[in-house]
Amino acid sequence: MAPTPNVKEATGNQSSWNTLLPDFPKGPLSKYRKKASFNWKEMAVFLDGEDIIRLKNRIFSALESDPFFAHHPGEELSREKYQELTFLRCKRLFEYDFLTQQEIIENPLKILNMVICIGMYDWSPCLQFFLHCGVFGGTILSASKRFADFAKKIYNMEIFGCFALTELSHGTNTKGIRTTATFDHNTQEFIINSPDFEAAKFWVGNMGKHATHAVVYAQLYTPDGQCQGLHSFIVQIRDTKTLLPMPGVMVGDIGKKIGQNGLDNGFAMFHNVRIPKESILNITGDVSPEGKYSSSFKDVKERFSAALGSLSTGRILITAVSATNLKLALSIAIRFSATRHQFGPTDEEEIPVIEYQTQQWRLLPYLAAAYALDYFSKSLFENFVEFYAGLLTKQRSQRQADLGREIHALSAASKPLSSWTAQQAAQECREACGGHGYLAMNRLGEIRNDNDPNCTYEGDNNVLLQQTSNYLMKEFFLSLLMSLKNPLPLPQYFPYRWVLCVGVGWRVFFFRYIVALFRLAISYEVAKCVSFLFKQLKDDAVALVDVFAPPDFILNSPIGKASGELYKNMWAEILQGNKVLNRPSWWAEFCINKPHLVHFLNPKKLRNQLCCSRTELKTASPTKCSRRKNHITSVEIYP
Ligand SMILES: CC(C)(COP(=O)(O)OP(=O)(O)OC[C@H]1O[C@@H](n2cnc3c(N)ncnc32)[C@H](O)[C@@H]1OP(=O)(O)O)[C@@H](O)C(=O)NCCC(=O)NCCSC(=O)/C=C/CCCCCCCCCCCCC(=O)O
Ligand SMILES: Cc1cc2nc3c(=O)[nH]c(=O)nc-3n(C[C@H](O)[C@H](O)[C@H](O)COP(=O)(O)OP(=O)(O)OC[C@H]3O[C@@H](n4cnc5c(N)ncnc54)[C@H](O)[C@@H]3O)c2cc1C
Repeated sequence: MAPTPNVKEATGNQSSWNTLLPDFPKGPLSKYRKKASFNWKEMAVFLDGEDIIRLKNRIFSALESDPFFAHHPGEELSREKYQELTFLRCKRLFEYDFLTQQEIIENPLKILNMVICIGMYDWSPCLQFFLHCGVFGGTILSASKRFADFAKKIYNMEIFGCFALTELSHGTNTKGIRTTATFDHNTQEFIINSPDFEAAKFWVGNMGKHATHAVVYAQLYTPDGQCQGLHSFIVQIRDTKTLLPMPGVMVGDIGKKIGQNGLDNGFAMFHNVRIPKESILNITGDVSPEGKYSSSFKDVKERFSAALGSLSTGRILITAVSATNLKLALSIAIRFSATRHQFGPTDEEEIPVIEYQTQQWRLLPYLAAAYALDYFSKSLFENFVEFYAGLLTKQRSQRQADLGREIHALSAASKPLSSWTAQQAAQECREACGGHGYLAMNRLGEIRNDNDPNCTYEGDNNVLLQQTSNYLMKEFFLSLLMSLKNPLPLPQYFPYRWVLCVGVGWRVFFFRYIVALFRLAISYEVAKCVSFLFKQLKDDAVALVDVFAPPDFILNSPIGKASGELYKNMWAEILQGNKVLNRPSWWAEFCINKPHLVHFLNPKKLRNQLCCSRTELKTASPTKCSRRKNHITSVEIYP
């Protein structure tokens, strides 16, 4: 049993908290901050530790003081401009070099917190940077020592990468991937080919405009015509000096998405593109110069699972990415709810909407989920780090294999849970802020739209959950087999279930009836307890959000600002809008060029006048009728 951490030891002293975490400005939120039953700074230091908080502060202040990351309220960027700005920001992240390899080795949670901090600002530059360094770079560098010289090119941006598994016609079903890699032993090359446009690589982040290299998943064919299954290859897709496509490669941008539009998702088709034999990421197997396939995985399924192993990394990160969106949305909605006064016990006095039970029931369960998912995602990440260390050191123990399967099963459930929770919460927070939640400047729409693909990429949530149930079924039947060898006494827990198993018809019905009542009584009692609990929790809600809310610059939501000056913050932002008080440039279309209106007549008379009455329409010559009709610019023809 892990020793209960000593809060005092874990959190240092008051003075260290104050240097790390400055006080919030006085304002409408101070009332709730004073009511809190704990010290938010102590909680923040207890959860993250001083080291991580220092890293967060370093990242947040670097972005806030960098003109490349400045916000331009009221400015509508074109997608092309947003993509350019995203890339320039991504480049700045290389220049900041926030973390050294040594720091990551000493505390791997720092890399997770770096993803979170930059993502809180904007997921587009965050994902662009980490798709290159983490997903593309991580996949290559963990394959084998053969690619060690890639490290420098990856981290100094000599090359820029993407991860190309999905095709236009196949995504979740990776066995259906149709890109081929055929080994030509005469030239010691692989020939990468897309059989048709349905096999075009599609949705690939960074591929739309910037990637010069891709990790491409393809079915490997040896000279004897045998398909050896899904393997990954490094393929250069653009010239690093000109960004023009390489010969045989057709590459482009898939177009505007619902969110994350700073990121360039692209497509690529390969027309018999030849790559050196050494370009295969020999994670699961390799080909000899004579074209003979070899693999350390004898079992085809094991080989397939190893080929997809790197996907678990993304799923574990997405669990934290989604939990981050949950925190962002709640930071805005809880602070809004604590300062938005609407109705009250008397006409003179209105109260904050967080005082209403419905507002508490809508938001506080998600606040609890934010803490639970934050803790879970970090502990799952630490389990993954142990597994990844085993991967890098080519561990082949049973424990390593079991850990890999368990990490897959867990991440295949944690990503759906976290991303769906964040998606539902973003909508609930949007509604809990009323109309102001629908104002783009308050960012809840962006958070909802940018969180949305977390439910799909790195594997569709619904299908991934089937992976977890497969795993649990196998484990359950395995343990059942074990228990049948040495039967245990019948379970003493849930006695009604046990009796139910041996019950007969009427007894089963009777018990179900009692159970239903029992459950109703329980849920009534629970509801009362939860309401009581929320009554306590609502006074802590602002402080609980203060623990994880980023600085105002990063949160970038007037109604979510730490001061709680709801209306001043919104009004200031509105007046910064582009030409907000100007008359429309097309004012003359309104004031001078009025529409050519046919005089408004009595509808009955009008109908008689028009040649297009029903009977005449059938007989009247089209020209005559349409000529008459053309003069009618904006009068409705009554049915
Ligand atoms: C799982 C599938 C659906 C397989 O289905 P199926 O064909 O039915 O096969 P099965 O029989 O079920 O499986 C065969 C066995 O293989 C096992 N298995 C499967 N997958 C794995 C796995 N990943 N790990 C381990 N084992 C696995 C399975 O359990 C079976 O074994 P057993 O018989 O049960 O013993 C599969 O088809 C699938 O995975 N489909 C989904 C495809 C997918 O995920 N595509 C993703 C494409 S990439 C993408 O979407 C990218 C998105 C970009 C955004 C990502 C943002 C997150 C990154 C954040 C930043 C990262 C920072 C990194 C930090 C750093 O490192 O620097
Ligand atoms: C923003 C974004 C970025 C992406 N970035 C990348 C990237 O960088 N690299 C990359 O390779 N890919 C990327 N993808 C692609 C992503 O990985 C796929 O979209 C994802 O794997 C789902 O596959 P699909 O889109 O083909 O959907 P499908 O697999 O076609 O699923 C469509 C629907 O069918 C249902 N379905 C499918 N199979 C089953 C089943 N067996 N049982 C029940 N229901 C089923 C699914 O639940 C889903 O609702 C990205 C996608 C998005 C949206």
